[in-house]
Amino acid sequence: MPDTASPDITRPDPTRPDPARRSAQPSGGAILAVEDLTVAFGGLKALDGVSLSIAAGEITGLIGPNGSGKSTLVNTVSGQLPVRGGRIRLHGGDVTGRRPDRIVRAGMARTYQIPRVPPTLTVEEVLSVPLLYAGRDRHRLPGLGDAAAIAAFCGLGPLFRRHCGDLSVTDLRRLEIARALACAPDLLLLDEAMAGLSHEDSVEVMGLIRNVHEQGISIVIIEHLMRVITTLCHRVVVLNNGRLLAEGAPATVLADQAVREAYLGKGFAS
Ligand SMILES: Nc1ncnc2c1ncn2[C@@H]1O[C@H](COP(=O)(O)OP(=O)(O)OP(=O)(O)O)[C@@H](O)[C@H]1O
Repeated sequence: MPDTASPDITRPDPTRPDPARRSAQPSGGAILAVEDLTVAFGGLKALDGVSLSIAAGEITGLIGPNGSGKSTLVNTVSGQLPVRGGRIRLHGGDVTGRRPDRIVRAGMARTYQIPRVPPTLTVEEVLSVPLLYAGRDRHRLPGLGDAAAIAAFCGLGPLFRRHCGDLSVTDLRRLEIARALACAPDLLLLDEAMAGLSHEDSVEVMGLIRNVHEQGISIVIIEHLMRVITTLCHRVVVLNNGRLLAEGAPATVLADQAVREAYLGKGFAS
């Protein structure tokens, strides 16, 4: 989804520790890997031979300028867009071209930048659907085996029986995460979970994302706000024009000249 807001790449939050230096959960191998992935809309290659891997146990930031291919990557690995070339592996198994529900069953869930929930359904009803149909062991995540527990974990306990049409933007963001948690994922893809939130609300949602990570869930987060990336992420992957531009620790990647030029343009990045 195009977003015309300028990223604050020039202003990483210096008061926050670099999470790459915090003791992260022990990471295993790659939980998700794409190899030479190409996705096209007619003649436009939105992803052009991208190869990258997402480490198990980490929070990975997926960044890049508007139109660089971030949403296309998330939409493709979650089974919503066809692949023109390349491979997608989840837990080492080939999931290229699999249906979205099969990919959820294989352990990957996602949220959407614009939450779409029927306004007349309650929070409880919305969470009941993936609990019934996601096809994963709902008790895989200890203490998050039913709708009430998931709602409480996401700060939606008092709103459990309220209609979604009555929820605030921040609570709808929480509900997106809760709905994905109800799929009991090993890997959660968050598409701009903080978009449109105030600073205070985004800090709260960042706290929720940390709590989700502490449940042992690996996370990929698309985000334009660099303070979110530097605060939360162990590693960052940068796309530009449908290609992999850089990857590594947030502080290193955000200081990279090519990354700064991709965001700010040549002549403004030095
Ligand atoms: N459904 C579509 N039909 C045609 N072109 C598309 C479609 N979706 C994306 N594109 C194009 O593919 C390219 C990558 O878009 P994508 O939305 O993946 O970028 P992005 O990095 O997520 O951008 P943003 O930060 O603005 O959300 C862009 O040139 C975009 O215009």
